Amino acid sequence: MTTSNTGNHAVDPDVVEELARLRDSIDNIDAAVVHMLAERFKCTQQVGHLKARHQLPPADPARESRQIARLRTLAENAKLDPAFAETLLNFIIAEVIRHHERIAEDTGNSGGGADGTGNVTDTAPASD
Ligand SMILES: O=C(O)C(=O)C[C@]1(C(=O)O)C=C[C@@H](O)C=C1
Repeated sequence: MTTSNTGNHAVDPDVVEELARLRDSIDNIDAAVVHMLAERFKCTQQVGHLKARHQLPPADPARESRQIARLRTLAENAKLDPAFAETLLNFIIAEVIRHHERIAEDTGNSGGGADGTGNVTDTAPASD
């Protein structure tokens, strides 16, 4: 459903047109973000299976630190708030780790410590 949010006054048609043009671009960008995220999750699903097969921990904090440092620099160069970029990446990675943990559970490998890093001693499952 479309709703108009113009209040009670008539809006200049040029403004309506410019708003529509900008919203078209926003819709395209949102679609690209969704498609890129879907591709990223396809990759991370494969990483999750690889890690589960080889008893690797779901999370890799050292890798995450490198990703965050890199993304913050990219964000700064792109004039995007680096703190926002970091929060977004952490949000995505938290979801990936949840998927990895689920895959490990389903594969019969709980993958190490409760924080998913494998830093806590845990008994490795006897898979073979
Ligand atoms: O690179 C990995 O090891 C992954 O599991 C992928 C990924 C990511 O989403 O980028 C997720 C979890 C890890 O802690 C680090 C990175």
